[in-house]
Amino acid sequence: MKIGLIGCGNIGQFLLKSLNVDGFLDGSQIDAVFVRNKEGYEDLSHRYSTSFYDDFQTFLQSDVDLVIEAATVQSVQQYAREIIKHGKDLLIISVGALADSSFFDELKALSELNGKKVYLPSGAIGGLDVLKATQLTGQLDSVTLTTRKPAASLTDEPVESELVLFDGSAFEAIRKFPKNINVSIILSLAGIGVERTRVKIVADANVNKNIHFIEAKGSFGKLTLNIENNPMPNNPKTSYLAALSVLSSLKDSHEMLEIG
Ligand SMILES: NC(=O)C1=CN([C@@H]2O[C@H](COP(=O)(O)OP(=O)(O)OC[C@H]3O[C@@H](n4cnc5c(N)ncnc54)[C@H](O)[C@@H]3O)[C@@H](O)[C@H]2O)C=CC1
Ligand SMILES: O=C([O-])CC(=O)C(=O)O
Repeated sequence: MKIGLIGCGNIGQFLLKSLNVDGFLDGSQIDAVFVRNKEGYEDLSHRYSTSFYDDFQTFLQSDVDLVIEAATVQSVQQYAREIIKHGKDLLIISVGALADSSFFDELKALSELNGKKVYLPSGAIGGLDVLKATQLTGQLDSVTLTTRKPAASLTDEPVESELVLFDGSAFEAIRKFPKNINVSIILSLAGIGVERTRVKIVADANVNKNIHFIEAKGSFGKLTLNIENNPMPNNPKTSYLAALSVLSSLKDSHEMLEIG
């Protein structure tokens, strides 16, 4: 499979190394990378044997089957439609863009119309399988997420011990923290939606992990899940698991036997 990539930051470079150097998926590699300004990317282009583009239309013309977005919520809003219309599958990690239900519906309709898949990896959390299964019959009553990150990842203000920066719906959470709480949106999409999913964001001076605590209740019983993610060295806001979840989605897209 030929893959295109939008964004060459922390997750993007992890994917380049995993696919183009380590050979994570046999026969698949990133052949085209879209960045806003390709000056200065010569070394990476050489190291990963890949082409960099800073003109989106030219990037779209490249012969890739699937595009991975690893940039920003805004870039999904800007480019997702065109990618699908150009006959390419799309994997989105900045899933916060889909908090807008009309945009979500539009992408879903476009993907169906064009026969192209949209992959939304689980990112830096787990437990989505439980929510997906139980919400089918409408018997999921509540979902809450408490995210705790090192204070400096969330705020420039000095924090002595901990500070609750946000308490409200997932819809509002991603609007206020678009780089930090994409997890709340994948959780909402698997469960009871962006308005009913409650989110608390805590800046904690005493942690060095990105911690997500999920609680869900319904006719199935009760789920509690606490995940303490190691951050990635190049962007401590982002958990290592988020990057791994992209690889896992890619692998699943190739499998005939599905687990979970
Ligand atoms: N779903 C999830 O669980 C998670 C999602 N994320 C999201 O994944 C995305 C990538 O994360 P990182 O790699 O850690 O971020 P990063 O900030 O290290 O890299 C993003 C790169 O995208 C580039 N970029 C920004 N706008 C662009 C555009 N319009 N076109 C092309 N490139 C553009 C930036 O220059 C930067 O190099 C972020 O939106 C982040 O919030 C991160 C962690 C978990
Ligand atoms: O990586 C994480 O732990 C969560 C994150 O940044 C996000 O959901 O945007």
